[in-house]
Amino acid sequence: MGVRHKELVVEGVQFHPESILTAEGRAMFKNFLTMQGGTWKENKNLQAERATCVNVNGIGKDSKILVANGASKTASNEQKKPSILDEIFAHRRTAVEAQKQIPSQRLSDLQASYNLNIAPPQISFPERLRKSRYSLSLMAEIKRASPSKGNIAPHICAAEQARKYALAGASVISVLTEPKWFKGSVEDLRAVRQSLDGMPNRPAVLRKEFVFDEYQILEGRLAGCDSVLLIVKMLDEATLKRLYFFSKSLGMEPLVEVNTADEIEIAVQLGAQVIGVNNRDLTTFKVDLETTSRLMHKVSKETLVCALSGIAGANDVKSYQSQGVGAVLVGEALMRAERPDEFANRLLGSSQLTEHVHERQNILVKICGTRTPEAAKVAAEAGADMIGIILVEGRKRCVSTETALAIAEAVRTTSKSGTKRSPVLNSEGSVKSSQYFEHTSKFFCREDRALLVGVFQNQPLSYIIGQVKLLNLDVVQLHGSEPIEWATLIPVPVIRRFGLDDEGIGRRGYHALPLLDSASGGTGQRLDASAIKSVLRLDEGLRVALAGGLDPDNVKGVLTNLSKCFSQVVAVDVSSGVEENGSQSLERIQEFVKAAKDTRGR
Ligand SMILES: O=C(O)c1ccccc1NCC(=O)[C@H](O)[C@H](O)COP(=O)(O)O
Repeated sequence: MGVRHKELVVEGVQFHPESILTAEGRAMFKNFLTMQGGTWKENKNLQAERATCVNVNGIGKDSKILVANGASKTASNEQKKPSILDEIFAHRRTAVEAQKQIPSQRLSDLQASYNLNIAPPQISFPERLRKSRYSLSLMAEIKRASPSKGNIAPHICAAEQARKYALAGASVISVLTEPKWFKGSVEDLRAVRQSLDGMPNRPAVLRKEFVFDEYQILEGRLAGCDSVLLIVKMLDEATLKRLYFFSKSLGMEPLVEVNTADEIEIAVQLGAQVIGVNNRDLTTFKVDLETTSRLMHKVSKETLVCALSGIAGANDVKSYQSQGVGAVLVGEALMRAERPDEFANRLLGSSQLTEHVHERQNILVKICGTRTPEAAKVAAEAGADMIGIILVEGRKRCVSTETALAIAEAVRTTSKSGTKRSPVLNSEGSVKSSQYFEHTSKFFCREDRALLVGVFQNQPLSYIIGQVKLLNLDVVQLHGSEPIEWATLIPVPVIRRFGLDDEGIGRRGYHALPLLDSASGGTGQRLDASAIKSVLRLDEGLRVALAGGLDPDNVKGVLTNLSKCFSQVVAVDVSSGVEENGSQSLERIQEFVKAAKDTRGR
C-alpha cells in the first residue's frame, strides 16, 4: 500500500522488509530511484527526455545493464547525459552479447580453443616496455578513426603499419578493435600479431578495447594480444578486479587506464604494474597533457606510467622524458604521418632508420653438388660460406654416406679465407625489433669455416633428421614440395627452395633462408630477372639466396641487373656453373667464389 501526493513527487520513502523483500522489491527501488524533478509533471517530462537520449545514443532500453556494470563513474547520478564512453560501452555490450550467441564464437568455443594451446605465443607487456633501448618507450597505435576526430586514416593496412612501427622502435603496438567509432576489428589484432611473427624482439601487442567481459579478454588472447586495456572509469571495482585477475590468469598484465586522482588510487590498490593516464577527458574530449604529469607522482617507482592521448610531436615526448614517464601512447599523429617510421624515430630521438637502410652484408656463396673432399677443401679455402652435398637418391650428384662423411670432415677441418664479421643488428640485451630474414640470414656465415648443407627433395622428415645427426649437417636444404612447417621440426636452419610463383616465400618464422631456383635443382636453368625483381619488390623485408644457371662469368651481371633489389639477395648458389664435363672444376669453384664476393666487396 502507498500514498501519492497529487502534484509533488515524494522525496523520501521508508521501505519495510515485508515490502522490499517481495518479488516486486527491486521494481519499487527502481521506480523511486528514477524519479526526477519536484512535481509529477516535471518527472514525466524528464523521464521522457532521458528515454530519448538513452535510445538515440544506443544504450538501449534496459537500464539495468548500466546500473549493474558501470555507466561512467564521473556521473554524480543518472540524470547526467551519457558520455561518449557510456555510449560506446553500451553499444559494445549489445554487440558482444550477440556475438556470444553465434556457434563457433560462444565463450565455450573460445575456451575450447584456448585449452588446445593454439593462442599465439605471448611476451610480457611490462617487461617489453622496460626493455626499450630508449629512455621512454613508444606505444604506437593503429587507429583508423575516433569519436572526436572522425576518420583519421581509414584505409591503412593494420599489419603493414604495425611492421613499420615495430622496425622504427615501438615497444608496443596498440590495436583499437572497436568497429563503429574507431573502425578497428579483432581481425586487425590478429593480422598485426601475425605481421610480427618471427621478428626478433617483437613489440608487445595491446588490445585497445572497451572491455567489460572476460569473453573479450579471451578473444583478444586467441587473436594474439599480450595485454588488454581496462578503463577504471567504466568498471565498478569488483568487475575491474575480476577482469584484471582474469587477464593475469591468461598471462597478460593489463594496461589500466585512469584520468583522475581517484581513479589512479583504484589502479594502485589493484596492484596494476602498468598504469596509463589518459590526457583526454572522455566526457568533454579536452586534452590536457599535464594530466599525466599531475598524477604520475601518485604511484610507486616500480609502476610504469604511460601517457595516453594528445601526444603530437617530439617536444611533448621530451617533457615527459624529463619527468620520468615510462611510455607514451601515440595514435593520431602516427596514423596521419606520411612516413610513420620516420615520425616514430623523431619521437624517440633516434637515427636508427638511416643506420638500418645503409647496412650492407657481404654476399654469401654456396657451392653445391660437391662430390669430393678436395672440392670441399678448395671451395672453403677460396672463401665459400656453404658447401652443399646432394642427398637425393637417384640424382646424378647424390653422394654415398661414406663420401658425405669424408666431405663433412673436410668442411670441418678447413679454415675459410677472407670472411669479414657480419654486422650484428642487435647486441645482447639491447631491444629493438629487427626483420626476421635479416636476422636469420646471418645463420649462414661462420667466420672460421664453411657450413655443410645437406640437400633433400621430397624425402621423409625422419630420414632428413637422421641424416642431420649422422653427417652432423649444419644446414638442411629442402628442394621439393615439403610443407614449410617442417623447417620448425628440423634441428638446424633450413634453406627452402621456392619458384617465382610459389606461395609462402616470405612467411616469417619457418625457413631461415628462401632459395629462388628452378624446381628440380642443378639444371643450369636461369630465372627471369624481371620476375625475380617482382617477387622481391613485393616484400622489402624479404631476403633470398639466388640460384639457377649462375657461373663465374655471369654472376656479377645477374646480380647488378637486379638494381635496387640486389640488396635483398644475401647468397648465391651454384652447381652446374662450376662443372666441366660433368665434374666439378676446382678452378671454376675458385673463380665463382671470387666473382661473387667481388660484387659487394669482402
Ligand atoms: O644439383 C642437383 O643435382 C640437385 C638435385 C636435387 C635437388 C637439388 C639439387 N640442387 C640444388 C642446388 O642447390 C643447386 O645448387 C641449385 O639448384 C643451382 O643449380 P645450377 O642451376 O646448376 O647452378
